[in-house]
Amino acid sequence: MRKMIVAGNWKMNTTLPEGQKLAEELTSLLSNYTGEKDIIIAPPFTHLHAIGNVIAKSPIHLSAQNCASEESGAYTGEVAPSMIASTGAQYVILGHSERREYFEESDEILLRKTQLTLKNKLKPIFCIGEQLTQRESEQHEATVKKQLEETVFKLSKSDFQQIILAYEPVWAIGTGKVATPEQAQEMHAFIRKLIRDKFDESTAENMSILYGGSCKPANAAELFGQQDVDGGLIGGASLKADDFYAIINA
Ligand SMILES: O=C(CO)COP(=O)(O)O
Repeated sequence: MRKMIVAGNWKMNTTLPEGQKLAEELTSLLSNYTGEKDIIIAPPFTHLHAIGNVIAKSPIHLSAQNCASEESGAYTGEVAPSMIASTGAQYVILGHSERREYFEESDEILLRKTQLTLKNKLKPIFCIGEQLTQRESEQHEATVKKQLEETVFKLSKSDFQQIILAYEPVWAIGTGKVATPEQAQEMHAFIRKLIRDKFDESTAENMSILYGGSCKPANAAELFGQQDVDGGLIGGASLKADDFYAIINA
């Protein structure tokens, strides 16, 4: 059975004290959590170690938002997967549309980061999704297919089975314009079919595919209720403990 997962991508928000406070609030809300969903938060790099301590006895797991494409050495300002792993984090978000767009991360770089992440026993949360113009010109399926083929479909089956996928239509990120549950379901089912065709039935059935883009307490239950939607990657609403908690319980 595949896992339901709710992951909070804090992006470039919160100072360290603010982040610690948010993690404390969340830990306290989740003190009696008995739900089935895996819960992940992805604070900025600078907060990972300290927040790891805050959530140590909670059901919350820790993720980074990015990593370097090299193991170590003269790469000023970069953070290696081994460093992330040493903070106690277990996941790394890769391929987010903001990284692809603003930092020009190519599929080639993303595949490299994915492989290094896996080598360091971290799980990639790998993002894919089309832009508005691509959806309007009916290229959304072709776009997502190509993103998969150029990156994680090049992994071995056993490596691919370690990842989590997140479908994030770029037009829904931070815009308040959420995909309808039908649009999300259609794309998630399409992605699962591609996995089935590339690998096999059980790999497809066991893959958690998260939805991301303007997911809020008000729309989470309906999105998560779709057959092929296995939880969410939450941006803005993960910065408020109450909202994130409500999404976890959706
Ligand atoms: O990009 C996202 C998560 O990675 C989604 O962001 P919002 O939830 O703010 O739209």
